[in-house]
Amino acid sequence: MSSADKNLSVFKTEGLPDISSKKFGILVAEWNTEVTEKLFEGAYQTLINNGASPENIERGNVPGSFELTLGAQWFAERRDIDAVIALGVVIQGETKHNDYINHAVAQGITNVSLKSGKPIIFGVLTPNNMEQALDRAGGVHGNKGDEAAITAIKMLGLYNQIATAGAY
Ligand SMILES: Nc1c(NC[C@H](O)[C@H](O)[C@H](O)CO)[nH]c(=O)[nH]c1=O
Ligand SMILES: CC(=O)[C@@H](O)COP(=O)(O)O
Repeated sequence: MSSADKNLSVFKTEGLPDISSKKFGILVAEWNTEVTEKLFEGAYQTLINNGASPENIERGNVPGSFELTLGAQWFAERRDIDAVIALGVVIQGETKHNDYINHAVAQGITNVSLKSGKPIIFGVLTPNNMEQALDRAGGVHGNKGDEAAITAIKMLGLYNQIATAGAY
C-alpha cells in the first residue's frame, strides 16, 4: 500500500494512552529543511493535540539523516526520554548515496530501538524528488511527521499494555 492509498495524517485516536507525563525527543535532519521543518511541525503539533506537554518535547538537530541514528541513541540513553522521533528527507541523487543512507538509518534506528527498548520512530522520507517529498510533508498524502508522532504514542500505549499485563 502506498501513501497514495493511505493518507499519512489520517489515523484513529481512540484508545490512545495518557502522554501528559511522557517526554519525547524529536531529531530533525538539516538537509532539505524546507521539508524537514514541515515534518517537525506536524510531529510536534500531533503530540500536543494528543496530550503531550510542550515542556516535555525536546528538539535536537543533526547535520543529515545519516546522523539520526547516533542522535537517537543519545536521546534513548537518557532515563527521562520515553520515545524518540527521527525526522529526515533523503532525496534520490545521481548516485547510490541515498540508498546507503536510507538503509543505514533504517537499520540503525531499528537497532537503537531494540537496544534501548524504547520507541525510536523512523520518520524519514525517501522520495525520488522534491515534489514527492512535499506531497508527504503536509501535501496531498498528509504529513509523515504526523504519522511518526502518532506511532510513538501508540507504541507507548502498547508498552503500557504489555508491561501491565506482566505485572501480576
Ligand atoms: N543527500 C542527503 C543527505 N546527505 C548527508 C548525509 O545524511 C550525512 O549527513 C553525510 O553523509 C555525512 O555523514 N542527508 C539527508 O538527510 N538528505 C539528503 O538528501
Ligand atoms: C542522498 C544524497 O546524499 C544525495 O543528495 C547525493 O546526491 P548525488 O547522489 O547526486 O551525489
